[in-house]
Amino acid sequence: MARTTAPFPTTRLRRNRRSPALRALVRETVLTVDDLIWPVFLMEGDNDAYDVPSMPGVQRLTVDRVVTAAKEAESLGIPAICLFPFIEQDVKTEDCAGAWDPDNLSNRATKAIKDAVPDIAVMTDIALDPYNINGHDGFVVDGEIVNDRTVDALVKMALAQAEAGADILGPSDMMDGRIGAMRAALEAEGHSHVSIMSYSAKYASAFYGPFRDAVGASGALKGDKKTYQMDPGNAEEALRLVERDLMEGADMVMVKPGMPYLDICRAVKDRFGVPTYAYQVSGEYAMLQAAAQNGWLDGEKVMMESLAGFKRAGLDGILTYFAPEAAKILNG
Ligand SMILES: NCc1[nH]cc(CCC(=O)O)c1CC(=O)O
Repeated sequence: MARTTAPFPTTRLRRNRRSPALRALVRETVLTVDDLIWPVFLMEGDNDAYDVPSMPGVQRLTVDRVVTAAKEAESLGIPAICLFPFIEQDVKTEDCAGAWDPDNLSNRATKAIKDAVPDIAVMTDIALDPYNINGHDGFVVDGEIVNDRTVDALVKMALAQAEAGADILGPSDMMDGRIGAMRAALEAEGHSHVSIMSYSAKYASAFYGPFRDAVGASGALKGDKKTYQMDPGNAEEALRLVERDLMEGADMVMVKPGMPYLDICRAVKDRFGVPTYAYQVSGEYAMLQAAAQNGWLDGEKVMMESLAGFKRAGLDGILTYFAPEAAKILNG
């Protein structure tokens, strides 16, 4: 693109910033409710909710309450809701069998939402960590997180979620080969219409701390996830992972976390031009909320500015715990 900026004072770039009307005319990117995916936490029980202490404003919800939340999301125009189950420590196992149980909490919530609010898209999470006594996304054998056996289990999990009615499957496990294995199984089992949004470039990040509290994985996790999640120093590798997942059948790709990795978001979108999303993760949410609660930042303004940043970076959408609050503001 040729840049034609004449010297001062012929060009005064402030001219276009002079009024709200002029700023609106020249704005390059805008956030809309269509860009929002709302992650929610599930728990067992009836008509109950539990405040997640490290995520002010976020609650774990029982299935009936999540149906109400989905109705609210739909009425706000939010296109998708993403489910994460909280599993009690004493029902976690080493074989993670709960993960592919057709009647597990996540699958029951998917069915209930699709029955009551069929038009909202339901996204699910594929990884073993909520069910794993070791807190890892894969099976642990002799201290190692094994890949191929984990992929077999993730495929079973994917099929159970597709059967329950999930619209978008979100593999967040970072095992190798899982997208191709899931895509083949979905095709073979009559779920060819189900989308996969791969957590392709998922970094081994300290920003996931509050999420692990929310799903009850903090106490369970032994060690860290560095042998499968990405090293924060790497960018080229992110592009290789995205390319690999697209070749294996991912319909959409994700970068995670969001704000510290906007360079990766931009690079992925520029290189591949496919539907690309970021996850503004629990720690990003927690730090903005904590500063707002202390009166150190204007919570509403930093929320909207942080979300606008994802659009400017080229993204098609954002998974954010702010979704309902942001939607209310966007809807005026
Ligand atoms: N597979 C688990 C998973 N899926 C989404 C998140 C993090 C989301 C957040 O922090 O908001 C994590 C945590 C992790 O990898 O430990």
